Amino acid sequence: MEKEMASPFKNHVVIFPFMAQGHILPLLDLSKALSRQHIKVSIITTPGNAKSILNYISSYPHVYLIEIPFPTIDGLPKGCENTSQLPSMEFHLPFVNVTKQLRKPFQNILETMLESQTPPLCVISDFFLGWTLAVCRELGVPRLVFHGMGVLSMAIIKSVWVHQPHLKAKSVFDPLNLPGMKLPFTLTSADLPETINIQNHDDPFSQLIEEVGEADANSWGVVVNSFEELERSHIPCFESFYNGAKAWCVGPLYLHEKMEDLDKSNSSMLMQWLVEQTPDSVIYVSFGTQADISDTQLNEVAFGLKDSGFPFVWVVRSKAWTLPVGMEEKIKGKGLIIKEWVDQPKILSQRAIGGFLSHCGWNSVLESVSTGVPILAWPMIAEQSLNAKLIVDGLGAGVSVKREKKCGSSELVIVSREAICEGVRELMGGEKGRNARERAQALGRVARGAVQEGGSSDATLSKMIDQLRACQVAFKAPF
Ligand SMILES: O=c1ccn([C@@H]2O[C@H](COP(=O)(O)OP(=O)(O)O[C@H]3O[C@H](CO)[C@@H](O)[C@H](O)[C@H]3O)[C@@H](O)[C@H]2O)c(=O)[nH]1
Repeated sequence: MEKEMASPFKNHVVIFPFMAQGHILPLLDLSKALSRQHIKVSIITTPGNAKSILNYISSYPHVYLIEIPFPTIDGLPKGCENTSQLPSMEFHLPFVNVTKQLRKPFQNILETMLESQTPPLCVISDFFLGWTLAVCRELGVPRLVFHGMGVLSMAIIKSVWVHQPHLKAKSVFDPLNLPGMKLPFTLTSADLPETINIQNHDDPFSQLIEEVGEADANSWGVVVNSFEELERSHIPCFESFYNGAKAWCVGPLYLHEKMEDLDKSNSSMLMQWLVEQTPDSVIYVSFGTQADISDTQLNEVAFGLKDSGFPFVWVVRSKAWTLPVGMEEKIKGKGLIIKEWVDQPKILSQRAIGGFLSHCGWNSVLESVSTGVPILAWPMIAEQSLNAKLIVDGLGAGVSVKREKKCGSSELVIVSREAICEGVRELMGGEKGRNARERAQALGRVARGAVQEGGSSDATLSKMIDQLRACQVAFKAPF
């Protein structure tokens, strides 16, 4: 890397995201927030992820991209460098494990940076890239970890991992007691993510969790995409699982700067349609970038949305799936199905949007809350069930889709068209939906305030940088 002749930057931060959209996007928003404070940001990624990242950061003068080749994985075609391209979640573990081969190039990059005029203040690394801690320690650079999840879900996951209360429960519907935690809802084994709801820690995924958890606990700090007003009471418990690291709540990150419109043509057609709709009348539907959803399930969603009678915008990931025969005609003018990347926060901020049928990925939850849009919660994988409980039972800003309870199975239970239709009607037209909308709107005001100058997240971000600067100056970072 070239040495800078005269550095215009106050400082330099290195960001290394895990190659999954839900993990990359909030870190790009963090990069923008840092760049506005005249901090140089170097984002490390692989060529297959570079193009879409460049689209987001190109207008930011202080944000740079450094590419390192992605190693090949047996069974996957070359060029598969993002979890959204994996043929199934079965490949997730091999995908995470193969990133360990990026250690040497990462080390080379950091070594070169340390010789430059703007040596990095810190590395902000995704938690899946646990191996970055050893490199950072060796080179004396503080490592901050980023999970992409909220405080409460992370605290629950860590507590269940350590205390294993589900193994003592008499049934999967017994309330679980987590020491030192005041949960805003009743938690049972049936609510736990399948990756932690296990009998022992011997399987390969658990071993990975142990490994990255160790690096996590020994990091300098944790950057959290949340805001204090939302999760303040759970922060002490969450921090208790670290060896002195502080949780820095600096979100909702996307609100630090509005994301650019990636697909203007598609988007403007969509925006045009949305402008013509009655306020709060349209339900937005999206299930994130990870969950595999069968065609049978997609068909049920299509029927459920149509039967509800409410207009909808539905972003579908599966390119191969097509609407059931005859459906296109029936939803004409009432429902838009989009198979391309959209600017979700922009859609959610339209006055026409009155609800969000969501899988409750944390980014979607934050985006919905921040725009005052109540959620029809349909958690699918990962920690989404915990986010859904927080939104519906903890914050009262959503209602749940009725689902069969399941436990210990990686298979998604099919949710019927009737359940979807009923849920949409409740959220968009029912009493519970009205209350949830009021709660969401109140939360939205607080979320937006958090990132404004002097707000909790804005102040926390400045404080975090100040402390890192102090560490660098004193040359005695505690890691
Ligand atoms: O067409 C699209 C589709 C998605 N998005 C954005 O993509 C992100 C998706 O993130 P999220 O809602 O969190 O869903 P996933 O990508 O599925 O999230 C994964 O990562 C999250 C953060 O760690 C976890 O909370 C989830 O459980 C995990 O599935 C959001 O910012 C969306 O706005 C768009 O902007 N346009």
